[in-house]
Amino acid sequence: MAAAPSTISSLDNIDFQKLQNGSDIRGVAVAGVEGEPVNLTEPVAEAIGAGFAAWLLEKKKADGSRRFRVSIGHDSRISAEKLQDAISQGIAGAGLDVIQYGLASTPAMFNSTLTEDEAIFCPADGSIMITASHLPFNRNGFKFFTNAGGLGKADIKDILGRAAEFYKNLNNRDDLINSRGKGSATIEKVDYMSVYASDLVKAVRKAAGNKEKPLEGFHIVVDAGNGAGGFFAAKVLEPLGAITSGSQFLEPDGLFPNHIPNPEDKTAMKAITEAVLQNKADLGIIFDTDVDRSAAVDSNGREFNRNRLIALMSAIVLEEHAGTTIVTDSVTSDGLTLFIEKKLGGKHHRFKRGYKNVIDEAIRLNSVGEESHLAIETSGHGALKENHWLDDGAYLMVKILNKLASARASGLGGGSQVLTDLVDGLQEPAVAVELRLKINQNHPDLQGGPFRDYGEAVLKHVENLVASDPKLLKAPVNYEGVRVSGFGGWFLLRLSLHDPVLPLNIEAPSHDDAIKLGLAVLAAVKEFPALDTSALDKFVQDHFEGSES
Ligand SMILES: O=P(O)(O)OC[C@H]1O[C@H](O)[C@H](O)[C@@H](O)[C@@H]1O
Repeated sequence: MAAAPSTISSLDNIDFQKLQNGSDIRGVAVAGVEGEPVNLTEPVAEAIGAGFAAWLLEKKKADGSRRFRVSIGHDSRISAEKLQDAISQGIAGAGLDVIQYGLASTPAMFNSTLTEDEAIFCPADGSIMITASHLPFNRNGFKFFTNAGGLGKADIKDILGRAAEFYKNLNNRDDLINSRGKGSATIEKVDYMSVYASDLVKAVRKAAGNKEKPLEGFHIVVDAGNGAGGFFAAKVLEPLGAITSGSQFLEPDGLFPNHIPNPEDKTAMKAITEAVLQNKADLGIIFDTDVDRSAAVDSNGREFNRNRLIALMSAIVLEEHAGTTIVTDSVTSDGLTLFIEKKLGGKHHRFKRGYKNVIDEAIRLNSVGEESHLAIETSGHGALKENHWLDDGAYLMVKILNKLASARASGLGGGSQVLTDLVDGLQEPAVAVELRLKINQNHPDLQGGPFRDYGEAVLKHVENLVASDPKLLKAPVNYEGVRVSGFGGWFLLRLSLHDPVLPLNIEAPSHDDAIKLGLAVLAAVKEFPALDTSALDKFVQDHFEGSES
């Protein structure tokens, strides 16, 4: 495939390190949104491709038997194809073969580094997913994989450093064009999603004792939010015998005209819940844009997301592996711990926020002799040991489908009742909120220092004040921020993984108790003028106004 030189725009000055977002790369790829200049141009993507190729060649020593190959896929964003072509050029320019999958899911990309099938050029030595998850339409980004899993922060920094060098050496458009087409690397196209989907189908059939259509008679609606998850209805559920009528927003549309594809979004959850109820379906399934996150809804419209999804997955995994440790993110509820430890007989290891953090922690626990089979976040990210610790929203749903199928096989009716029964006994708080308190980075109180230092100082101060308040109790074991019990509930104040923000989670048995916790935080942070507490002020205020009326 020849490059199209006309796609090259001028080489703007770009701060490559600013494109790092934890273990991903993210930027603005589409012009037109005020205050959001484009920094993910095609030359930048090409440079990142070259950076990844150089990183891969150095880290994964080639054995000389064949050229390295990199698979590339994307979600439904409108900038996807031009970025796919540009990053492909960067990789092919470095002499590596490229296999383009087109519309794909993030877990499928990782999977392509594990699949063994030369006919479709697998396994890939490296893989790239072009996505910005649930972010607005003008953003885009890259996630990278090898067969060892997703790349971490240090690797991304390294790749961006190499990309910046490559970019700097391109003095003009001609250099960029001349850098292309060297060597005999190829760019091929493969329909890998069909392979990945058929693996999911096989997994359900196998769990159902090799039954061809173990979901026959079930009505399951899918909401893909116009992201990349639409394949799940036609390529997974229907071959397994399920009826999928009433499924919605399956066609890819990078402007996301219906709702944000994000199981954490209330409007999105309302959309799938209504679809289940209107269609009298047994189950609803919803994915985020790139299908590494998911949630479900039972036939009564009860959501399996956040703590309820973790409870359900824990129940399924603990039936298979009694006593195992469930690793979760930090914002999980006290009720979830009780459920996992008292009802299910497992161990709850509440770790940090961030899907890569929980997965890496579960892998670490296994390496030091503590058995863990599930790492899962309230955000809907989840990975199982049996599935190579692949962070895969579709595979989480496969585990749920297995449960439905086996209930049917053993003669139990009642649609999704078997799932609802599994989370019976999970205590849920009357109030659960997340308020995001921004740190104003230009405020003189930061004295020009980094916002992280300021955030850490706030957390230390809150921790000290809590120690002197008899009504509050600091969590004895905690890995992130300050988690405090009091008034029958708890709060967690921590630094965001990415933003100059201190997210505050509060859960309590009543509004009054939640307000008491909120007021305790407000009192503790009042000496930090660069912290914007307006979200918390409003939460407290709304309550007082509500109780006056
Ligand atoms: O720290 P926060 O700003 O709340 O963001 C935390 C979240 O960031 C991203 O969305 C990651 O994909 C999640 O795994 C993580 O939980």
